[in-house]
Amino acid sequence: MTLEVKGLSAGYGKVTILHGVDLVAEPGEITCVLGPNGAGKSTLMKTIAGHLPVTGGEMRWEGGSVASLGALETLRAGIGYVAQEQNTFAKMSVRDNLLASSLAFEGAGARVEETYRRFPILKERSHQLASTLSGGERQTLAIANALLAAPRLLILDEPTAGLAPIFVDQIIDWITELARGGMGVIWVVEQNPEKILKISRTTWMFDAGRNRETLPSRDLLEPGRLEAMLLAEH
Ligand SMILES: Nc1ncnc2c1ncn2[C@@H]1O[C@H](COP(=O)(O)OP(=O)(O)OP(=O)(O)O)[C@@H](O)[C@H]1O
Repeated sequence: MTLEVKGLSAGYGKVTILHGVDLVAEPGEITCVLGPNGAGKSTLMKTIAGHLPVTGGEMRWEGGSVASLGALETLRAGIGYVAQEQNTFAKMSVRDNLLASSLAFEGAGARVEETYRRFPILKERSHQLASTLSGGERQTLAIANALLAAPRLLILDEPTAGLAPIFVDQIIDWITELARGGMGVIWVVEQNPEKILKISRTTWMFDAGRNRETLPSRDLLEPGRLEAMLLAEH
């Protein structure tokens, strides 16, 4: 259940954004991705999730190549993805979102009820359109949608950006529990870095389309270290 990326290149059309990215994500661990705006963090997440084609290098998951898989095949292979934006079916109700996310996966229908048990707020909002949810409710729904496919690796692109602390803490608790159960997590972090670094083992410092440094997350919790790292990138 390890993801291994070697010399990965990808981008948009003829524009290359990722230039030879190397990284490893381990099962049961939360890995943070930090870096300045435009560093290519979202592009990397989209590429791992099969939403953008790999143009060079290799990407192996659970021992096999996933470099040429599209988005649905990647999801079926056990890699879930919560995009930064437009991550729910906006014109559908909460319940229909959860049902639609279950459709392609055998036995996933029963998990809708489990999702409601875990997040009563989604049950309360069951008939409300996703587009009318608050930011925290929408992110909760987006993560729930991704988890209905029972991923063994979950990619989160800034899931707590702009959320009230109560939702941030709920999402952190939820993801921590899932990681303890063996799920790997790759978490792009912009806001609340300290909270997320605390529950993560490894951090990738991303810059200019490359994984500039891989370091233990606890090192970044030393006073001033995170600020120095981020400043050094500009
Ligand atoms: N759809 C697109 N078409 C062309 N270029 C794009 C597209 N999306 C992003 N880019 C470019 O790719 C580069 C990396 O963007 P990306 O969103 O991956 O960075 P990021 O590290 O996630 O930034 P942020 O922290 O602001 O979300 C930027 O120069 C951006 O302008």
